[in-house]
Amino acid sequence: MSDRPTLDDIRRAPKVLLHDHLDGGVRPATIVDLARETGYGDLPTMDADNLRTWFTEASNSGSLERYLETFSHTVGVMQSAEALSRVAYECAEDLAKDGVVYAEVRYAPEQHVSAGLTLEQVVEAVLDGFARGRREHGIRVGALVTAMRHQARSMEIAELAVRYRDAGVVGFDIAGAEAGYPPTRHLDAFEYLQRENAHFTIHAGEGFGLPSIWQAIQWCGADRLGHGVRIIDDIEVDGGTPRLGRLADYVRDKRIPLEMCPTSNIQTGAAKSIEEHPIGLLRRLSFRVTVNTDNRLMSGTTLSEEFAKLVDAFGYGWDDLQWFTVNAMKSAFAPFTDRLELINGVIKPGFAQLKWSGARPLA
Ligand SMILES: O=c1[nH]cnc2c1ncn2[C@@H]1O[C@H](CO)[C@@H](O)[C@H]1O
Ligand SMILES: [Zn+2]
Repeated sequence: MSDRPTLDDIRRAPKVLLHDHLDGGVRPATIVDLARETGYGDLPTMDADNLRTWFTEASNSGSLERYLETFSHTVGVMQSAEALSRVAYECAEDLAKDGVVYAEVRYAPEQHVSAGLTLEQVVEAVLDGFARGRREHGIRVGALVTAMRHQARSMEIAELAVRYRDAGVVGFDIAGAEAGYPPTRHLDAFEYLQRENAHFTIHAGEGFGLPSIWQAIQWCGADRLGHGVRIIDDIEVDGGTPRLGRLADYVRDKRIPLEMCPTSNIQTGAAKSIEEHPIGLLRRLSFRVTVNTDNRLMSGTTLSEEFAKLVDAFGYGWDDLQWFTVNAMKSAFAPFTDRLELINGVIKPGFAQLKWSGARPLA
């Protein structure tokens, strides 16, 4: 059996993606097209290839705040229903071509109303694009609506999540600069969602450390953590057996899913390199780790490429990749029966086939 998956093999594996930003994965050619159509004049270049390079280079600053600056260009061209539907459809298509079978894709509706759309029109346009993606490519994409943590619209966005929960919005999130904007700033929104039995994840432990993770879980009641890499600060690794502090213990005991995004973390300075990324230790300690892309455009990546980098850095084999994938499916906000159906009917058989098709005859 071949136990060193290649990038090509990984592309064929049925994968699950929980943390991917719609405005962080727009095709460069589409950004140029939309800029022309809408008269958006601020792009650094109108050449799609150069634009692709510009985004990845501009995102390598080592600071989350600087990393977030490039989003003004993608958000800038996503201000009409047509543009939003197109970007959502292309996102579903690109993920399907990468072998993703289930995805949760997030974006902040409040950032797409500057040309006059209502929040509802924004949500409906994106759902239309995802629905077309499912019809044409079979991929299931649920939307997560994000509130920007430095703004004050989280309650409205939480209400939007509840209003559209049966139409394809599977949950809620907060994103944006983390330092100075703790999760508790939006406590009313999280308490409302809990009363409504709704699901949410919180970007925490990326640009700021343990207090942010602690608030996200113990004050706000997050179902999952966006990134959560800094939970490593509560694990002592000097010498022999790693020692977990109370928060790290809690996260592991409660099986709180960590939506890890290795390449993005290196760009924002949350991790030094893939080899030193906390995912290696957290996987060994059996935290509920999942692997994600965050922003495919800014990070110049795909889910398969994130996995391939981890294979190179940590020597992971098919069993590890399947473990990450099943973790992700278990942690999804889709209904339990859908999750089971995908794990037993799609993921396990798909990985089994790949494991065995790599089998070589004994010499
Ligand atoms: O890694 C991240 N950390 C925090 N915020 C982010 C990250 N990636 C993207 N966004 C923010 O989320 C908004 C909605 O999708 C984006 O516009 C960006 O500002
Ligand atoms: Zn993110």
